[in-house]
Parts: sequence; structure tokens; C-alpha cells
Amino acid sequence: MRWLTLLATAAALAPKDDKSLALWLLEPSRTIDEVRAGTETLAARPPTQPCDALALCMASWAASQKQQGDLLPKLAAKLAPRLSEAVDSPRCAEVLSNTARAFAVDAGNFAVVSRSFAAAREVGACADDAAPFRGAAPADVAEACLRSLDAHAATERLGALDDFAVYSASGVIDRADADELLRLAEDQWTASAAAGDATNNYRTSETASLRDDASRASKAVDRVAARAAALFGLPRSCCETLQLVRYASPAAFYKPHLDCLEEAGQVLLGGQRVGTVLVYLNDVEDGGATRFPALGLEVAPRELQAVAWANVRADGVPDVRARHEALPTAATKVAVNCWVRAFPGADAL
Ligand SMILES: O=C(O)CCC(=O)C(=O)O
Ligand SMILES: [Fe+2]
Repeated sequence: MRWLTLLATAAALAPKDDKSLALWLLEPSRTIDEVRAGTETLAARPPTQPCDALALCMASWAASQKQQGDLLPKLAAKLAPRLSEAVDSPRCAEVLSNTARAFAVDAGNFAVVSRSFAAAREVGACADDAAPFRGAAPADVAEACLRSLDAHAATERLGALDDFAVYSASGVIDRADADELLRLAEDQWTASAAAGDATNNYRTSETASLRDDASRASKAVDRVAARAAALFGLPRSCCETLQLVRYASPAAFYKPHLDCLEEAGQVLLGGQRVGTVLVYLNDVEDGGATRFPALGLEVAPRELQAVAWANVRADGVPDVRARHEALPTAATKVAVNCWVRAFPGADAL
């Protein structure tokens, strides 16, 4: 029986590249046997690219979570000589240092992590070494984001509840860039993945994620992502791959939800989604407002206008006041989601 399990695990591991294998390892449902097999596989692979170091860090974390402490020296031995290579790549240094920050929560286990801290600090990619990971964003980042959004010249408060506010934002996109995004999205529309229970009719929209090469090379995408991130005082590379959302008849909707990420691996890699900038690409006359139940606020879609809010509180913890929904509309409504993450490098994930 054990044999069969190991064979099945080996078959599941073989086709995964380092990053997807590391993400697979981080899923909470992984059994100890799977973490062992996956970590051994990763440690035994010949090095292919600098970011192997990141995957090794993540594997260390997974092994530690499952109390497989004896795997750590093996990973450390492989990781140590690769760190200097990793920090030669600025992007990798950023991601690595952010991951190392997240690991600080289990600092007791992490000789490996302290080495990556040191290496990242050497290249100035890591300012502090203790931002505990609980799905939260580092508090310093969260607080600065909230301040930036409130003070930004392009934002105006639409509604608030205590220290949570929703803003309108102008100048994130112009008509030419909107048309370029729509063109890039053209053959990429698919039914939106359901949040929560796939059977509960939670969401009836369509989604287009601008992940293809043409989108990656697009100046229009760059401009929109940079402006969205700038509202929160963050660099362009904090903005995730842009995601267009489209609602069409009959009466498409998206029920109340939080935009914050729940999956540990995703939060570890790019940081929490500290902010959302939702840019409407057309007017919607009938329905289709974005509604914030906690504030009793409804924002009607207006062409080229954006609505922006923070998804985390000043202490970095996901903010339940940011729950929002798309009310049904029979008219077509198209908008662009710009999710701004706490760590630079999120655009490459
Ligand atoms: O379409 C809207 O008004 C909201 C969209 C949204 O919340 C989302 O896509 O996460
Ligand atoms: Fe949302």
C-alpha cells in the first residue's frame, strides 16, 4: 500500500517545474510522505535557474511545517552555494527576501532562512527580519499603503466606515489604453472561477487574465499597472497580472467576497493583496454597481473611472469591511481588476 502511495506521488511530481513543485508542497493538505518525496525530488534536481533558491526556501518551509526537520540540512546544503547566484538577480533577491521575511515566523527552524536574510540584506533587498506570516501583509507596508491612497492627488473618498474608506480614482486609464486592453483580452475570455462553493452560483461573470506574451510586452498594461500600484505608493511590479472581468446578460453578478488571498503559497510568494483598483471600461445604465455592504455604498460604473480600496487594515490583517459585490446587470459591463500586492515581483507570478 505504502509502495502504491509513493509511486503515485512520484508520478505527480515528475512533470512539475521547481516553482509549481514548491507551491504544491506548500498546500496545507500535503501529507508528510508527499512533502518528503517532493522535497527530496527538489533537492536532487540539477540547478536550472537562479530562482531555484526560492523554491528551496519554500520547500524548507513546507518540510518544517510537517516537522520533517532532518530534510532541512539537505536543503540548506543545496541552497547555500546558490544564494549568491540568486541575489545577483534583483528580481530574485526581492522575492527571496520577501519569502525569507515570511519564514521569520518559524525562525527557530531556519538556519537556511537566516542565510537568505543575510544575503538579501547585503544587496539591500531586505529591510527587517520579522514580519510574521499569518496571511497578513507586513504592517509597515500596509500602513504606508493606506496613507498613500488617502493622500493621493487622484483619489477622493466615496464612503467610509471608521478608518476604512473606498475611493474614486481618476487618470488610471485613458480610452486608447482601454481599447488596447480590450483587444489583448479578446480571445482570452473564460467563465470566471467561482469563489467558495462552485455549485452555489456565486459568480456568473467571465474573466480574461492578461498573461500572454503580447500583454507582457504591452505599454498600455504597464501604464495601468504602474498607476494602480502608485495609488498605494508601491512600484509597478507589485501589481498582479491584470484581470479583466465581463458581465453580460442575463443579469450577471458576483456575490460578496474579499479580494484577499487565502492560499499560503500565494501570500508567501507575492505578499497579500493590499489593495484593489477596479477600473470600469464602460458606463452601465442599469444595475451593475459595485456594492460595499459594510458602508452601504454603491458605486455605479462610469467609463474610465476607477474605484480603489485597501484590503488590509493598518496592521496588515485582511479587512472584512472591504467585502464587496457586483450587483446584477443585464447590460454589458467590463472592468479591469488591478490587484496590488505587498511585495515587488508579483507581476511575474
Ligand atoms: O465588477 C465589480 O464591480 C466587482 C468585481 C470584483 O469584485 C472582482 O472581480 O473581484
Ligand atoms: Fe472583488
